[in-house]
Amino acid sequence: METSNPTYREETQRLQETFEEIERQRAAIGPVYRGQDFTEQLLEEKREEYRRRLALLGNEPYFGRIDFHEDGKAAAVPLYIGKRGMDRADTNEAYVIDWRAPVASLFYSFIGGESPVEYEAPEGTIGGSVYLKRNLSIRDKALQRIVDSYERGGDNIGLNDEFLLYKLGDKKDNKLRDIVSTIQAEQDAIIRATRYKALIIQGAAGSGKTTVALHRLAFLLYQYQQQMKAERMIIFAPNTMFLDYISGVLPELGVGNVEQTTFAAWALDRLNANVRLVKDTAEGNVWFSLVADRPPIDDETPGRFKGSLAFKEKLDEKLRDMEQSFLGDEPPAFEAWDGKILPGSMVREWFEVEYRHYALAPRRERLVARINRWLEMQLTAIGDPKIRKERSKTAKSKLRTYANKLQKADALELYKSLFSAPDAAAWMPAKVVKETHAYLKKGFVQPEDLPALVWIHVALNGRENLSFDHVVVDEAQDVSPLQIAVLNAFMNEPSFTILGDLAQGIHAYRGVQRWEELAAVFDDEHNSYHALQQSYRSTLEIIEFANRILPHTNTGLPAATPVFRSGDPVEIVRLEREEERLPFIRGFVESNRERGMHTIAIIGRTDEACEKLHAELSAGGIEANLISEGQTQYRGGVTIVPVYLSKGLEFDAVLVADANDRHYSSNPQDAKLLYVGCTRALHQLALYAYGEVTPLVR
Ligand SMILES: Nc1ncnc2c1ncn2[C@@H]1O[C@H](COP(=O)(O)OP(=O)(O)OP(=O)(O)O)[C@@H](O)[C@H]1O
Repeated sequence: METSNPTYREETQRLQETFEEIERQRAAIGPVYRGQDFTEQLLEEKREEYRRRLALLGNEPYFGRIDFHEDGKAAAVPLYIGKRGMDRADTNEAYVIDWRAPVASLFYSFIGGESPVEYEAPEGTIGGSVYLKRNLSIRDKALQRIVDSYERGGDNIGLNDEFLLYKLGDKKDNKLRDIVSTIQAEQDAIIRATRYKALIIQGAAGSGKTTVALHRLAFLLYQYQQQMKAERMIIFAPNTMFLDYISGVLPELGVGNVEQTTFAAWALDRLNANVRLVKDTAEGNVWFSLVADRPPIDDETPGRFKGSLAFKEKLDEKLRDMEQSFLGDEPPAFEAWDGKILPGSMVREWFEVEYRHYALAPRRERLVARINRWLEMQLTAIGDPKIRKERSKTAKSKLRTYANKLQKADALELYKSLFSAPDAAAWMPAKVVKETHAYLKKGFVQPEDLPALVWIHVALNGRENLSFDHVVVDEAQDVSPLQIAVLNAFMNEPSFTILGDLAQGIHAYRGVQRWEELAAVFDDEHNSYHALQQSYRSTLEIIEFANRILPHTNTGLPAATPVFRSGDPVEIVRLEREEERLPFIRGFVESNRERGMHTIAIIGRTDEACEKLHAELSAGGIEANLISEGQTQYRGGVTIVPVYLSKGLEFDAVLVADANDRHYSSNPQDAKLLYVGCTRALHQLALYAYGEVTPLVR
């Protein structure tokens, strides 16, 4: 950087002053308190939080500056925007502004021009004019780069993207990163959307959906500090490896304690692991293997039926029936001993009137406890201790029998009974009944049974003190409306970020085909739909290539728009003989390593294909991590991954293996898989095929 440049000198001085201010504040906090005084210990927690904040600021205090002349004020003032905020200790004025603060929204929403601008503050709308928008890159306490994307009166042509392109050109490691310095206006609108909404975001591959959702959590926690707590927020993602991949973003944004899990793990927790989950569903096998004729997907496809709101309505009906008939037409009287009878009408009164506000399972428990209390009272009235003891023994045993005869309020029991009932096929498609019943009989449930089971469990047991302030559902094209309804049952008002891409809907046999299916869970006032078209991950060439596959997915989605970041053309290579494969892959890996690519993936079509490839590469001396279902960590480096598990991840360079017409035929499911595979690449993409190249890219 040109050190004699006045801008550079000005910013270096400001940076120096900032570091000095941080140091002053750090010193003023004083040493760590290690004594026993409780009040001091509480204060120490706050001081520790302050120290952490200053430490974070000390690395990179800010990344942007916007000079804003607020209406009614004398002049424009420079506002420095950082990951965390800091006031000057002597004057209390904002010295670094937290990126989530209202005024910082100007930095993201301003896209140039001399027109007046405004932002929403707690005290109302604030108007004014922008004079300068500047990006600052600080590393190791030094200024690396200054890019002015707007200067009032300047020519400002094409500057807007320069800093973004600089950031996008970076090579990636094994973790997703925060994007606070380059959040785009359309992303910012989602991040700052009001909290009581179910935001449904359809975003092209690489449009930043996952990243935006995580930033939105950080924003909500800042904006609604009094009402929303990280411990009551939860992120659902498709698998544990993906969770590991995204696990760095929230801590970088200073957010801890947000639960990040898969729906299956969470659901099993709710059900107290009372159920065994089948590992591979028959349908899953059909969808990911090389099957020429796949069954059509419709509303009767088992996964889709069992995740539908129509199924939920039926479950509600069955639950109502269960409640109404719980005690039978005539609740039996409880006879403690000869002549000492608790009449059935009393049992009914307690159950139907006194405890009616409880969910069925606790209600049943309360009823039994109440009868027990009644029994104790009768026993206390017996004067002779010997008789009392005898009667107590027999009456308690009778009470146990009485309680055992009451219906069980258990989710799995009820669920099983639905599929074994004689009328099952009258309200469910026959194949749903047959398949589900067969699994249940063997003691298993399928992943698509979990939403229904939790729904029933909540109806029977209530929320059990669990409630969410905000829920993020990633890869939402693969979830069902019932799943969303279940999560909504744990909220007082819907507050969701639901994001996905229908073109990547490779679990369409249990996911949604249209976003309206998920929107139907909420009323109009809580629904809010957003589309992200711009794709940031890949080069122009890769995005244009992937856009050619998109029409084959039959989703009707528009092509993704690239940012203007150009790279090498996408390579499609036809191999004539199998022996050519290893040298070709070796060449791909080595040349990309030489170009500085950190993460390189070879994406195979099936698990078996990847295992074979892995063995072959190992024998040929090429070290690679093989990713399989159930993997908990993504390590980076060279990876071999089946295409269906690559969803959500990204790599500097990608080689799609076996891109021929047998592995990727022209049907929509294969098109979605290939689209997922190709859109994982940031900088380099190649495909190889024996025989005919897949018609999806011809
Ligand atoms: N505004 C931005 N500035 C810089 N990088 C960005 C921006 N938005 C997205 N990215 C980068 O683009 C890549 C894709 O982001 P992300 O994984 O969140 O997208 P996605 O929409 O969830 O993708 P997919 O659906 O393909 O999994 C990431 O490397 C992310 O850092």
